[in-house]
Amino acid sequence: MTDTRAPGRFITFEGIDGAGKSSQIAALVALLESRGLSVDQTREPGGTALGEKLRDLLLHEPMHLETEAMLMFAARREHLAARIKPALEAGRWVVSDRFTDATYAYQVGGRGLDAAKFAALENWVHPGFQPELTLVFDLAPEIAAARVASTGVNPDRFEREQRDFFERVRAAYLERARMAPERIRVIAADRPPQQIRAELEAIVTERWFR
Ligand SMILES: Nc1ncnc2c1ncn2[C@@H]1O[C@H](COP(=O)(O)OP(=O)(O)O)[C@@H](O)[C@H]1O
Ligand SMILES: Cc1cn([C@H]2C[C@H](O)[C@@H](COP(=O)(O)OP(=O)(O)O)O2)c(=O)[nH]c1=O
Repeated sequence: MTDTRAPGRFITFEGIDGAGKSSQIAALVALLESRGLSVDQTREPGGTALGEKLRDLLLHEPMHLETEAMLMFAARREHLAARIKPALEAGRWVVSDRFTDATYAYQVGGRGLDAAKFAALENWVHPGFQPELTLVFDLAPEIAAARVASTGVNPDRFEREQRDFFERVRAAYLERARMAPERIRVIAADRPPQQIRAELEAIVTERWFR
């Protein structure tokens, strides 16, 4: 029998720590669900039982840069196999707080991982597969750091990095966006949440619901 279900869509959120992704993800998921869609909200590193264990190591345990990159992709391999692909194949939408663009931004841009090694891992773990839409929250590191500090939560290994690290991460996200302008939309994250939310709604409506 022919499968008449509409295909699932894969949407990812990116940006430096404190850019304001989390609250906007909740709003976008609510918007999609209000349209009757079934949505799976997830995150990286994480998203599976194994991935969450790897997340704990990645966020708190000092390690070699290449170990860090490979563990990010190991968690991602599991996430794709156990959660993302099955959901998309079942017609569900998947919204993830971070995916491979984060490895490009943080490990290649922020820490100086060899770009060819990154590309080899990307091509191994998900050849020919990318999110359909990626929203990069772009914000000056000093504003993002003030937001993170105001939450009062103990900073993890990444959040303790200095401003120049986040400048490099930000620049790498923007460079990645220039390489894939159809997929990656850069969102000015220095605006009030309501304005950002309205822009995301407009982007999604224009793309899928017109
Ligand atoms: N547009 C915004 N303007 C001002 N503060 C914001 C905005 N978006 C989020 N925040 C605040 O900044 C902090 C970090 O936001 P969060 O959504 O957790 O960022 P991220 O998930 O990107 O790390 C939170 O305290 C949140 O309330
Ligand atoms: C997915 C991914 C995340 N990260 C980092 C970015 C974040 O600092 C951290 C965890 O991401 P995130 O869940 O956004 O952190 P928080 O909820 O504390 O804002 O992992 C990488 O360095 N590379 C990656 O590939």
